[in-house]
Amino acid sequence: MNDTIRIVVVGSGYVGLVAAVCFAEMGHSVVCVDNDQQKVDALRGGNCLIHENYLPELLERYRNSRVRFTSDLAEATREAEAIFIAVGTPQSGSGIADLSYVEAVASEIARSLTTYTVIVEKSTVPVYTNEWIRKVMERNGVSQNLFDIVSNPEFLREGTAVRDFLHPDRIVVGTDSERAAMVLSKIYEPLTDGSYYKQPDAIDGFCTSHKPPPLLLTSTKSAEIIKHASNAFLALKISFINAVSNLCEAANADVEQVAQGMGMDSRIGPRFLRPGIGYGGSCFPKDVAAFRCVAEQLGVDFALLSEVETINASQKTRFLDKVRSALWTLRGKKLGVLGLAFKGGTDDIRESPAIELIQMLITEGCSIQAFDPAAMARAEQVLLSGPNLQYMQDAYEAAKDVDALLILTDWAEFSHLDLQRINRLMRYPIVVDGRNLYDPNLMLENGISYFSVGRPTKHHVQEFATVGSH
Ligand SMILES: NC(=O)C1=CN([C@@H]2O[C@H](COP(=O)(O)OP(=O)(O)OC[C@H]3O[C@@H](n4cnc5c(N)ncnc54)[C@H](O)[C@@H]3O)[C@@H](O)[C@H]2O)C=CC1
Ligand SMILES: O=C(O)[C@H]1O[C@H](OP(=O)(O)OP(=O)(O)OC[C@H]2O[C@@H](n3ccc(=O)[nH]c3=O)[C@H](O)[C@@H]2O)[C@H](O)[C@@H](O)[C@@H]1O
Repeated sequence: MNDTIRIVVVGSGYVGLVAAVCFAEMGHSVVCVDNDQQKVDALRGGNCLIHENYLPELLERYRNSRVRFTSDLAEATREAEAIFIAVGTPQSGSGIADLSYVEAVASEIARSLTTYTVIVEKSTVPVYTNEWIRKVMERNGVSQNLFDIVSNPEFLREGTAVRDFLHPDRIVVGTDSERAAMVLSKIYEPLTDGSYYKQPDAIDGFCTSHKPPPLLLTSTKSAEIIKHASNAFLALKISFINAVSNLCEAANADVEQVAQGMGMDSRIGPRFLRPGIGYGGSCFPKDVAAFRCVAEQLGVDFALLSEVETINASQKTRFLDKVRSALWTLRGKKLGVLGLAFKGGTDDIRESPAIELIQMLITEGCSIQAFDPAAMARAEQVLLSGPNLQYMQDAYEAAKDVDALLILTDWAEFSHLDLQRINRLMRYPIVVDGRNLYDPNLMLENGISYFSVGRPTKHHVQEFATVGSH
């Protein structure tokens, strides 16, 4: 039987909420704190507010037992053995991470600490943040032996967040204190000793061959850098394959074959080599920018990161050019758009390339019929519906009477549409796919002129000639 630790998680956004219910699932007693009272009320009522597999079930299982929601951080702090700070660290104008939310939480913790507590950075923060938190504690008169600071970065992905949290590739614990390392080891023990996976109702625990994740102990600063470097490296991989896809287009080669061939090398690996319209989301863009700023501040030339950002931005304009060249001109065109979320499986539209492209297309004079399986409610708060933008009930309604259909998010359900039906519904059977969800030959067989990313153009040349007579 593993020890139960009293944990406080500050922030009930994607990471905070997932961490809270997963810690409960691991047997701990959790208080989840948010200063947004509406969120706290919704969570208490069992409404988890975000689209995430397993989250509703876990929230329902624990919200009246092992997880409590409150807006009172001071009261929660007094009971805690470990406090995980999981508030936002957004990008400020210059690219630097805005740490004001972290600072506000640290100050509030400092005013309430009465017994030894481990303060854990779960938010993604720049190197040296641990030292700033320590300074906040000291300035508020907190004795050094009342706290330790740990960096325990989170590597979950939206859409698979619960599974990622409970089945991580590794758990990184960065601290310069043995006592704090011991507390973190106890917290993660159900995963690292494999006992969680043997429970009959464990999430994806059926896989008996599952190897428990290693816990990597590092210095605090190394752990802070591990998180930024990991996200930047993944973004680099995406920008790299996007640059290769441009080269493939120029050479009339197939980037899917190239990525497959590269990915078979175990040193490269197949993941994060999907070309498209550029990475988005609340993390890669801001974390690459923040890491670039960290390098600048430390006097290190890391121009590679700027290049990753440049390629990413140009991938969207290249896609816009692709739509333009498929349609000749854009003004007055009616376009169907499949996907608003920054990737499939989530309702998150933060820094979504799909949203940016829709804005660009509306500026160019297009009108849009958009559909997303989960992100429409959030999108409507940013892009108001009006004469240039309508939200539709499903993919087929979005395709009705349009000059072209654009695929902007890699939702699984967009990859097996009834193509005959789509063809009949559209004014012109043109699909511009920013996610390479289809085999070009299948589109050809269904009479659709198909444009995708980094693949040979022979598949649409013949069809294009017949478009006008459709
Ligand atoms: N979203 C993701 O997939 C991942 C995010 N991260 C990192 O985790 C951190 C949090 O990200 P998200 O969960 O996406 O952010 P979020 O914006 O969804 O949630 C942050 C929450 O903190 C609350 N909050 C802000 N100030 C507070 C305060 N003083 N007291 C109590 N609550 C407060 C907000 O009301 C909000 O509910 C960021 O640093 C992010 O880079 C890391 C891994 C994955
Ligand atoms: O720090 C974070 O917040 C998280 O950021 C990413 O997770 P997430 O943003 O949820 O989503 P990803 O699956 O990484 O996708 C990010 C973006 O890259 C795009 N992408 C991803 C993979 C790929 O091969 N090609 C590609 O264009 C996606 O469409 C999406 O726009 C990382 O994968 C997580 O490990 C990390 O914890």
